[in-house]
Amino acid sequence: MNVKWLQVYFILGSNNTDQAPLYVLEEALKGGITCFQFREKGKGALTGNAKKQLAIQMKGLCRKYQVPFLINDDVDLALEIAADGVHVGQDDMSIGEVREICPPNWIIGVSATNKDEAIQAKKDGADYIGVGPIYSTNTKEDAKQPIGEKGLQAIRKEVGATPLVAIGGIQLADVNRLMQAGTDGVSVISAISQAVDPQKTVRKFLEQANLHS
Ligand SMILES: Cc1ncc(COP(=O)(O)OP(=O)(O)O)c(N)n1
Ligand SMILES: Cc1nc(C(=O)O)sc1CCOP(=O)(O)O
Ligand SMILES: [Mg+2]
Repeated sequence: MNVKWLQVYFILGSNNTDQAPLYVLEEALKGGITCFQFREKGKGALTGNAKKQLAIQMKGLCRKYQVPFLINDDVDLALEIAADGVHVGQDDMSIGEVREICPPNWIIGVSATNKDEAIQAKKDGADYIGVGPIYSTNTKEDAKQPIGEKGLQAIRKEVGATPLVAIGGIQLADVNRLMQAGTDGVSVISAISQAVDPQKTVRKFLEQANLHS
């Protein structure tokens, strides 16, 4: 995969915003997000056909702006609607199982909170590793203890050049420090989905991440 896709990696579900999710996504795409993940999870999340229809529309928007479209957890849905890949966590389908059933060019991201998980994800052939939570977050109900920039640095040391994206409680002011700590980009929900102007906010995130490219 192109490591630049991780620079500003936006994640959104319908319950992460008070605005229309498709509006928020298109604003974020106009602002220049480099990757997108549909994560429909938690209180009030859509299910069944409503979830599928939203995913199809989001994929259409991502195609329009030529941005990779990934789905969180739901490998069946990702296969059904021909997404560009999936993100799976430690409690989800394993990367080996995903590889067995997915197209060869799929992007597969795996979560890691510590060095052991990151080393295993690298061994298993993850295209990128989502490292977090870096800071505390209100967005994920079952988030683990934050690992901070030190935790990120330690993981970077272990995995060499494997693409990494930092996640969890990330705000604009954190981007520079996180890039210095060794991440290839930042993965963000609320700082973009709840921004008054998501497009402008993404531009600022991109500006910060780009300082390191
Ligand atoms: C880029 C990225 N990194 C980490 C995660 C978290 O995945 P997971 O641990 O499976 O938790 P849920 O998102 O499924 O609640 C992610 N989604 N994306
Ligand atoms: C989806 C997710 N995964 C995390 C992890 O640590 O693996 S933290 C998180 C939530 C990120 O949302 P926000 O940018 O609003 O904090
Ligand atoms: Mg998961």
